[in-house]
Amino acid sequence: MINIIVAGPRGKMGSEALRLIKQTENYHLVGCIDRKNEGMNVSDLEGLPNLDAPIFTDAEIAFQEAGADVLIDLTSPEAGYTHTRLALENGVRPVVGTSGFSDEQLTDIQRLTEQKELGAVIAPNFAVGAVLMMQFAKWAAKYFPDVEIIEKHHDQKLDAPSGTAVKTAKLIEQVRESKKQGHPEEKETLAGARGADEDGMKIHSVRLPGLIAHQEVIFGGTGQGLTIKHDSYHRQSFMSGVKLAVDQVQKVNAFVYGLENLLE
Ligand SMILES: NC(=O)C1=CN([C@@H]2O[C@H](COP(=O)(O)OP(=O)(O)OC[C@H]3O[C@@H](n4cnc5c(N)ncnc54)[C@H](OP(=O)(O)O)[C@@H]3O)[C@@H](O)[C@H]2O)C=CC1
Ligand SMILES: O=C(O)C1=N[C@H](C(=O)O)C[C@H](O)C1
Repeated sequence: MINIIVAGPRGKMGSEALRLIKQTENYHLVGCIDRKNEGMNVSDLEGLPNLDAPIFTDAEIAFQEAGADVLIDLTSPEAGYTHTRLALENGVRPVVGTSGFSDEQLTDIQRLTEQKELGAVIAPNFAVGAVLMMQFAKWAAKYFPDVEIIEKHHDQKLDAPSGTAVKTAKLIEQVRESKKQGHPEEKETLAGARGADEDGMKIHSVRLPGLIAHQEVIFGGTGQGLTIKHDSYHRQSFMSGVKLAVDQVQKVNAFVYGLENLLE
């Protein structure tokens, strides 16, 4: 049995994670971290799966009292960072889907994971198709160093660029020589027209109602182009990855950044 605490249970992803827990035989929800509904039970909340687990607004008390093995965090960058640190401090292994952490925060979590000799998984994208899209993009960048990333998400998303776009750029940087793309003298007549800059690569973030999570990695070469594209049409697309991470975080004593490190 894996005892799980979920942070962000009322959210779009958190509620999907509760459904995953309910339908998985050896998963047991022992609590939720929410910023509302102190003292209530998950089963009291409308629209959520009928699971019997207390809600805590104080994350530290949740980790001390709930008896969790694993934290699934699907909140905001600020809350996710605090929850992840508190989990590790209290011997709970974090599985984090929350995006928007800085490099310094990731390094700090890695250091704490190693110091505590625990496992921790931070995955910018839990959808297997998105993981493959990132790996294919890394491969293609060896041959096509001119690349732009367009990520498209629903308009409730807090962070831009997306965690997936940042991870994609970092993977590409591992194989692509640093290069400033476009005309050396190009000028934006409207600020932001060329998008965000990561090592000379451009990242463009689209936010529109109706979208879920989509990314295109566009490569241009002499007389040819290559586009690698992934779409999540439903948040269920992320759940097999969440399950893999929950199962594996129990077995590793290491900091894992990216689901590709857990796929066979
Ligand atoms: N790795 C992956 O595959 C995926 C990652 N994500 C990431 O997961 C995160 C959540 O996404 P999503 O579910 O769409 O977002 P939602 O806004 O739907 O849900 C976030 C939840 O977190 C809660 N929350 C925010 N701050 C706190 C806090 N301080 N303490 C406790 N709870 C808090 C919110 O509460 P309230 O309702 O009160 O605001 C809300 O219920 C984002 O960072 C997103 O980028 C999303 C999809 C896939
Ligand atoms: O906020 C979202 O929805 C998503 N966030 C993650 C990200 O920032 O990449 C993963 C996925 O794109 C959905």
